[in-house]
Amino acid sequence: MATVECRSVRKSYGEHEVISDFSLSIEDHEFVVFLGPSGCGKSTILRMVAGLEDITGGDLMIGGRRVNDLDPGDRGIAMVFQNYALYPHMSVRENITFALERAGETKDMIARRLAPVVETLGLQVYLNRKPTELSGGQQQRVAIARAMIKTPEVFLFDEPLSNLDAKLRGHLRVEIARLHKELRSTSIYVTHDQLEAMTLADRIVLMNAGRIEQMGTPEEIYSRPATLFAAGFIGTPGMNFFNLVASGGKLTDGEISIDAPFPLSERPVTVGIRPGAISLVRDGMPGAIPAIADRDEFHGETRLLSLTAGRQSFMVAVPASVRVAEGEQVFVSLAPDQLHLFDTESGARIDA
Ligand SMILES: Nc1ncnc2c1ncn2[C@@H]1O[C@H](COP(=O)(O)OP(=O)(O)OP(=O)(O)O)[C@@H](O)[C@H]1O
Repeated sequence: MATVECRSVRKSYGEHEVISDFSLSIEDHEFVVFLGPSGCGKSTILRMVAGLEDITGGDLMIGGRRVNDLDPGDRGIAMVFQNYALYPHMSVRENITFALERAGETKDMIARRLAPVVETLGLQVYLNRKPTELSGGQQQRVAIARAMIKTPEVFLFDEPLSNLDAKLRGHLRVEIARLHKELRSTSIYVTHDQLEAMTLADRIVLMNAGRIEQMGTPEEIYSRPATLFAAGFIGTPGMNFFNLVASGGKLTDGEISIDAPFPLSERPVTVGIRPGAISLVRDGMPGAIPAIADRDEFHGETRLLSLTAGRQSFMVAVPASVRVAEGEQVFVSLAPDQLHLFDTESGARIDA
């Protein structure tokens, strides 16, 4: 059983507290992704779980056992780093088997463990090469093989794909997902790449400034962001935000006005809507908002138009075949069931 539990975990560097009161329970077999901007504390938490950083306060439990003071080697974890951290003078085979050899395992047993790992990661033909004779993606596969061969209870990944080009990143992402399906080890994966988070995670832990901003499945966070921060962080292209005021059943800034989706007391409201939930419509449609086209970006199947309506600027995703000239006036309609409302001051989601 390899659950991981952080109970009010804190971390300070001198006077500077970077993690305050962090609590999280990760279930056996679960794949949890820590997602958040640079400096929000993702790596610090992972490194505390790994035993590479001291814990300033709170309890860290792995498999129900308190591990705050255990050495990394005694925690039943294996970690894959961003920079591979392979031994340059050793062959691929030696890099993968080094930990087992050091633990005094027999040659037979090592060979038996090596074969399936090498096969799963497609490394057969590289076993006698040195890491410098491999591409970045191949080196990262060796690093994953080295972690896998330990058959850990918990896998920790610290931005393992961020040094690779986009194509390789996509490829290895699929491999990591497949590996997890096969091995079902409890996994914690740190990234600032939301696409990795959305595609790999059973559950995303979205972090901001050392705190958990929102936790949930990728679908939950995407379709019901709990805060303005979560709404702005998840989704490419990003969500549009309109700064409006709720008044008399409307949301308005004096120039544009939309129907409030439910009764609201008078107050500043930030309305979020994704670029795909706004459509171009004909003049005269009820609720149509006039806007001026500023720019358009070709994205292959879609085109992303930048528009301005009064004081509000926003993006609309349209099929690539739709052409709008710069400076042209258009009319847009906002899908009423796809509006996300937030309290402008606190950033908290407002529901009916
Ligand atoms: N050894 C250290 N001494 C002092 N401050 C540190 C140390 N390591 C990290 N920090 C600070 O702790 C905070 C969290 O850092 P951390 O590396 O966990 O962020 P991160 O979310 O993983 O960011 P990134 O995606 O850039 O790696 C940052 O403000 C960082 O400056």
